[in-house]
Amino acid sequence: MKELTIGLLIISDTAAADHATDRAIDTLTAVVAEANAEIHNNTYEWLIEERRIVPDEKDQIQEKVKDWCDNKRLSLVVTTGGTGFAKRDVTPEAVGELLDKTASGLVHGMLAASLKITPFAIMSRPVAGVRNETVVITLPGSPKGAKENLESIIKLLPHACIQAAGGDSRVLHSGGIKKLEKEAGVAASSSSVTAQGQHDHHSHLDQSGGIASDDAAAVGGCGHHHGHGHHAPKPRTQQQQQPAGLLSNELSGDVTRRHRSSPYPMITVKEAQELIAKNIPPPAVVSKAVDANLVGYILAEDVSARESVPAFRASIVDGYAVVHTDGTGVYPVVAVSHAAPGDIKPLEPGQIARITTGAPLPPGATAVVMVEDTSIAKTTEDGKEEMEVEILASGLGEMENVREVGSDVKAGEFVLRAGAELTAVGGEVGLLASVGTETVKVYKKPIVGVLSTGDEVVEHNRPGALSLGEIRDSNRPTLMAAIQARGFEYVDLGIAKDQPGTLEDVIKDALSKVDVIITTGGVSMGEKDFLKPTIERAFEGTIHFGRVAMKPGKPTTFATIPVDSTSKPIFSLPGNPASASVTFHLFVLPALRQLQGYIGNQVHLPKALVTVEKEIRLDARPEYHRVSVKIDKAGGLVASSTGGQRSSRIGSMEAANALLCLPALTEVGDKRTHIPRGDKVEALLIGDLKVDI
Ligand SMILES: Nc1nc2c(c(=O)[nH]1)N[C@H]1C(S)=C(S)[C@@H](COP(=O)(O)OP(=O)(O)OC[C@H]3O[C@@H](n4cnc5c(N)ncnc54)[C@H](O)[C@@H]3O)O[C@H]1N2
Ligand code: MOO
Ligand SMILES: [Mg+2]
Repeated sequence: MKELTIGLLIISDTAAADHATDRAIDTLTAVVAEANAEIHNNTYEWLIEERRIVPDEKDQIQEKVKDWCDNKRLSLVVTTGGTGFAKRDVTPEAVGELLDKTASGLVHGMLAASLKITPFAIMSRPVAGVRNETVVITLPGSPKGAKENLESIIKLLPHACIQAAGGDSRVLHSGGIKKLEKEAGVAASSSSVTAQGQHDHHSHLDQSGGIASDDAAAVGGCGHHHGHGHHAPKPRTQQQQQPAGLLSNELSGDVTRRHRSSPYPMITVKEAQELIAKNIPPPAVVSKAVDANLVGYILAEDVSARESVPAFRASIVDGYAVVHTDGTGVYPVVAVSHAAPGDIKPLEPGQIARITTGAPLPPGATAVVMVEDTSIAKTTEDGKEEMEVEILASGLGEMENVREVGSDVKAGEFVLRAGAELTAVGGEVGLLASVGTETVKVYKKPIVGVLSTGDEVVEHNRPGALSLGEIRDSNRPTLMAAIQARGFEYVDLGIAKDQPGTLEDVIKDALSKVDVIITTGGVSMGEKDFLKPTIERAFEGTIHFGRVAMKPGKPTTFATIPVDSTSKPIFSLPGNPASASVTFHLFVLPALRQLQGYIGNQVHLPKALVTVEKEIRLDARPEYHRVSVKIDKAGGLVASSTGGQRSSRIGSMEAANALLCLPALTEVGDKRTHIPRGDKVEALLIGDLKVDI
């Protein structure tokens, strides 16, 4: 959460003479508090740091404004008063001289808002601008006018302040603009991307007198956080504007208005993975019983032993407990200690006790002799019980064949540390069980919603033949299988039609049920590819990336949607089945593992160097070639291609247990077009290794 600091400067001869007459401070403090209450994405908060009252004296006004901008470096200076035509009204002159940049958009906005309420607003002479890294605005003196003016622009000011301070207001922007547009009552389209994938930054008043969202864009910087235009902005015509409340051109479905080049920068796989790691919310912690269901969780606390193991001195062998200094000879068997709870009689020197493996040592005994190192000397009359046994072993050490109390684990000692993986091997569960741990705190495994999109997509088991253009849904079953096999719970979100409203409803419902959403389809350049605009506009989500330099998987999109005080990740994978599956392993799985409590490089699947069985052609993009890797007879790893690698061919994932990480043609310095047979290449292991039979 960023703090945006405010200085309130009340400029009034009357209030300066008698502070009790001032009402502006309270009024504006309330406006700021209200603005804070409406901040929805937790990214910033206003904080009033300075409140001062000065008379209408240029020097005094300038002294405060300079101090707050130059020394205190506040985000925003708000003055009230002195903006009229009276002789003593000098605020615009005092402040105007200090500004490095003027902000006519803010002035227009404030005037437009006031003019809607009173024609007398024309008598106000506000100035606004930036000094150093501080935004300065001048409000009228009347508390009512000041309130109306500040309210009309306060939601736009964070963008201005952050930008003025040299920061990046994209986070605010991506979430905020839609809201601002709604509130300003202007066409949602007017701040959106133009047909050229660009944003217009023209400052103007809209016809209703409200602040056109172009002003919002002008204040907040480019319209999308990812915006990076290559074309000169084109001014929009009046006809292109839509009435308030309509969907933006991106969602309108007008094919003529879709992007003709992707507005998303093409980033590398590594950059994409880093952006995911950075934007995944922190994992939640839950309490779980120690049992078989603990497998796959990561411990969220250090666990110490409640008890020692063993909890008593125990024999390591079946034989006779002795006093080790007694030496060889025949001794009476005075007691029996079985591995069972109960009292045991103490042992005196010159006596022995029969004992089994794991049974407690009688008090006084100092070693155990294996039954193999003894012979029977005397039995009871019926021959059924031992009376005397000869100890044949000599030179016994103290505590020989005895496990001391706590020699495996001492009470109070850490048995597992936070971050430990509770593996399928079961060792960690066993360790926790051995020291009496009943429950442990672990990181919650995320629940994953899986949605297919596309008018052409039908359930895979829909009876009957396909109609022209239909395709069976293979992405959802593939992803749900992979999610479940990796130990996560999934929620089947079904198939959504290519309609913005439908997508919105389904995603809204999903956000209440799952921690992560995966969608497939609808993320490329088609006129029905509505996912990205829906995420941004309907959910105020932030698209962290929308294109990755890789094959398959180029249009892979990762976004987060603000939900309550946190955010939920949404992965919009390409519709092509091989693309969806490959990008799941490269991007989604690491995110799920991070949410599950893995950290750093642990979130990624392991890589190994494998030998390619046949030469492989390189592509213009870095390619993730599906292969089947076997451990050969010599223990080496050998990769064979799964065949045709077209993104639509889900068969390329059949029997694939690794993705060869092939460089792009352009990355290969020596102009090779192929990886020759026998070369070693790095491969991401997505499944169990196979053995050569
Ligand atoms: N002009 C351009 N066209 C395309 C580009 C591009 O850069 N410029 N990128 C291509 C690449 S690369 C890919 S990958 C695809 C991705 O497209 P989308 O994510 O928008 O997906 P759709 O268009 O909805 O579908 C693509 C393909 O996949 C089939 N599909 C969709 N869902 C499923 C499913 N659940 N099960 C099985 N098959 C599915 C769909 O019918 C299409 O055939 O865009 C290229 N175009
Ligand atoms: O990138 Mo797409 O996933 O090639 O087919
Ligand atoms: Mg498409």
